[in-house]
Amino acid sequence: MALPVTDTAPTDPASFQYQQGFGNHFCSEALAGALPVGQNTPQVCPFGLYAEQLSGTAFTAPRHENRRTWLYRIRPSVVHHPFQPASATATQATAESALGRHVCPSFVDPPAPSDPNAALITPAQLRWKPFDLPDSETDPCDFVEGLHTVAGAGDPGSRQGLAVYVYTCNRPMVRRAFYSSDGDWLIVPQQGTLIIQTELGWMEVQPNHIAVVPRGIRFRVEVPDGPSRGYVLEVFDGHFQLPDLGPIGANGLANPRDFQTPVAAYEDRDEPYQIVTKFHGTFFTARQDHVPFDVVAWHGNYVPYRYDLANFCAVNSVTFDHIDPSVFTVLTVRSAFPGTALADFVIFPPRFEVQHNTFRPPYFHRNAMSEFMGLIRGEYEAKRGGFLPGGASLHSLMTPHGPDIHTVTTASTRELQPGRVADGTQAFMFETSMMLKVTRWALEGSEKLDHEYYKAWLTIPRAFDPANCDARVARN
Ligand SMILES: O=C(O)Cc1cc(O)ccc1O
Ligand SMILES: [Fe+2]
Repeated sequence: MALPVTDTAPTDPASFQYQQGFGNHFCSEALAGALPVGQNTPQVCPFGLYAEQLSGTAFTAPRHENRRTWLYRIRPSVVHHPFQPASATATQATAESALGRHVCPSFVDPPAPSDPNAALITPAQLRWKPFDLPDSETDPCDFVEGLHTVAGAGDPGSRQGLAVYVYTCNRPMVRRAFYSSDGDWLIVPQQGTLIIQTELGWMEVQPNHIAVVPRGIRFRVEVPDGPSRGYVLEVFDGHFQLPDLGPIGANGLANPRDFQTPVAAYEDRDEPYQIVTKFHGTFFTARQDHVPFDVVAWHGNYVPYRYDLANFCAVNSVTFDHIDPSVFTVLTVRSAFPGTALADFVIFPPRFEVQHNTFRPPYFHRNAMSEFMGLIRGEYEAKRGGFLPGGASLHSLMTPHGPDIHTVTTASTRELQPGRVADGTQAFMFETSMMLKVTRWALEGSEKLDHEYYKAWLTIPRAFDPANCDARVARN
C-alpha cells in the first residue's frame, strides 16, 4: 500500500489508516518503492534503508504459528548506547522519573518482606475500587511511569505465565519508547483514548477498543484526553489468537476482518530518545540519538493491532440455561494443553437475553481457572454496586464466587421476558489456567482493596424447604 511520503507523525487520528484482518501477511510502505521487491535482504535496500527482521516465534516454528516482520528503517535498532538498569539513568538527557513504580519482577521468587512490589498469595475473593487517576499538577506520569502490577503467575525467564497491570497516567511519553522483552501486551483502555505510535505505524485506541502490541515492538503512548486509566494483560509466551469456533461455524464472535493493523509512518529526526524495556520484569533504559520510529516500510505477520469490542458478534443460548462465558472469548493464548488457555480475553457485551425458565445471571461456581475482571463502563450483570468502572476483581482458581445477593434475589423472582442485558456496559475477564499471585501494592499500597467484598454474598439466605418442591422444571 503506497501512502504519501511522511517524515512527520500524522497528528490527526482521523487520518490514521489501518489494514483489516487477523494474522495476515501485511505489506506497508510510507514511501513508494521502499519495500524490496521479491526478496527480504537485497545487498542495498531501496533509498538506503536497512533491513531488520523482528521475530515473534522461533525461526523454525511451524508455518501456521510462525510470525515475523521485516522492517526497512533509517537506522537498525541496534544503534544505541548501552542498556542500564532504570535506576541508574538519572543523568540521561530525557526527563528522569520512576519507571514502573509498582512493577513486580517475579511471581516465582519468595516475597521479600520489604519489597512493596512483592507478589503474595491468597485464595480470598478480591475486589478493588477504581484505581486512582494521578493528579496532573502534582503527579505528572506517563503510560510507562504509571504502570502497576496487580497480579501474575510464572516468570518471563522461563517463558511461562502472565502478568496483569493497571495503568494510570496523565501525560504523553515524550522522547521515550517502550517495548516489553517479556511478552505480548493486550491493552484495555477504560478511561481516555490512547494514541499509540508503534514502529509499524499509529493506532487510536478508545475505551471499548483494545490493542495488542506484541513482544519487542517499540511503542509510545499519548493521552489526549488527560488522565487515563486501563488494564494490561501480558503473556510470557505464545501469542493472542482467535478461538476456534467449532460447531458455531465459520463466522461469529470476533471476526478476523474487524482487526486493524496500522500502516507504515516514519519520523526522520535526530534527537535524544530513551528506549525503555521491561526485561525479566525489570526496567532497563538505553539512550539513542535518533527517533526509533524510523521504519519507512515493512511486511510481515508480526504486527500490532486494535479491535473495537462493539464488533463482537455474540452467540448464546436461545432456549434455556446460562452458557459458560467461553462463548464470549475474543482472543486466546493457548497453553500446551488442548482446550486449556494460558489466558483468554473474554467480554460480557450488551446483548439480547431470551432464556426460558433460567436463572439468567452468571451462576455460582468454582472454576479450574483464575478470573481477573475489569469494568470499562456500566454495571456488571452479576453485581450491583461495588464493582465499578476502573476497578477490578479477582476470583482465583477454586475460590467460590457468583452473583451477589441483590442479583440472586431479583433474578430468581423476575418475570422472564426476552430483553436486553448489559446495555451501556462493558465488563471483561482475563481468565487463566495459572494460579495468580497478587502484589503487595494491589493488596495494600493502592488502598483500593474492598475489605467488605465478602458481604456481597454473606447474607444470601437459605431457601431450602423439604416440604415444598417448587422447582420450575417444566421447560415448555
Ligand atoms: O465470575 C464471573 O462473573 C464471570 C463469569 C460469568 C459467567 O457468565 C459465567 C461464569 C463466570 O465465571
Ligand atoms: Fe466466575
